[in-house]
Amino acid sequence: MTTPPIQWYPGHIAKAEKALKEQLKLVDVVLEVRDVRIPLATQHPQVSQWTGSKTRVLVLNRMDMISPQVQKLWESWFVAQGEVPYFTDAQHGKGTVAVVKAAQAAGVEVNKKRRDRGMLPRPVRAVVIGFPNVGKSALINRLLGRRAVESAARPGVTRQLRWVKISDRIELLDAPGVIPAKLDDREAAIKLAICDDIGEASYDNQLVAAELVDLIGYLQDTSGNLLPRSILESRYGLDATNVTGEDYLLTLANERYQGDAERAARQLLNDFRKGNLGGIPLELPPN
Ligand SMILES: Nc1nc2c(ncn2[C@@H]2O[C@H](COP(=O)(O)OP(=O)(O)OP(=O)(O)O)[C@@H](O)[C@H]2O)c(=O)[nH]1
Repeated sequence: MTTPPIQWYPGHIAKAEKALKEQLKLVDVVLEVRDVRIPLATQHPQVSQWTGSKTRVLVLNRMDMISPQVQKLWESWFVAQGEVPYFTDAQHGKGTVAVVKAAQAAGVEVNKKRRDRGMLPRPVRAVVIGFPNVGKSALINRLLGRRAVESAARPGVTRQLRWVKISDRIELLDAPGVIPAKLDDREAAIKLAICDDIGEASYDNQLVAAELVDLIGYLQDTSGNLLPRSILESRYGLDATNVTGEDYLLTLANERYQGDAERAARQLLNDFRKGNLGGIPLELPPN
């Protein structure tokens, strides 16, 4: 039996799920953030069950890390699935106004129901959730901007949760809800590790970097052509055609890092994560 590529520290999943479910109980609207380089691998199969009938706003973050063509493909695909995706670059504050508007629109419905029950209107309550490192905190900071005002603390079950006002119409939980990664799907787990969207899990850098090289060979660009491995050649000066990811990593280690495969792996992963290899999506919409 092969060792699983990614391992969680014991107890992590149950703890993260419990905290997330407590946060979800308190809100009307859920802003679910995914990494646009891997919108499917950063989807948790149970999120829709956990959010129930609450409004979910789907945010695909890191739009600066894919091309506009790929963004269009994803947009059409999600719309065909009946979902409206909101693309953001939380690092630079792009696309966030539309996210606020979508959350506010949900508030109209919430207050209509309250009025029907003879209750006074109140600001809609929202929480930002998503896998580790997808940009939840950056999004929260962007949503708050300079208008951040602390409002009343309401007790959560395990700790005091603070609410901050985005506008007169929306309050946001100041702590994002972390979705524990599903790791039973090996391919998704590898992509999460490549993008560093994996939180406290441990993984083998060399295995993950070798998979990245292989993946770059398999991926198709928007016109159906394979993504050229020349992306790697232009970065490292080493021909990547007709070699396995593992062999490429070893060659890179020998040529550049005195045979240190761990350093070569870290370099490759860092370059991908920083966008030094260009805007490479690791997933495209399924046909
Ligand atoms: N290029 C780019 N970087 C981003 C974007 N959003 C966030 N980042 C960066 O990604 C890293 C992680 O962002 P965070 O906002 O801390 O992510 P998080 O989901 O809150 O992470 P956890 O606290 O680990 O769950 C930070 O270095 C951010 O600056 C984006 O849209 N584009």
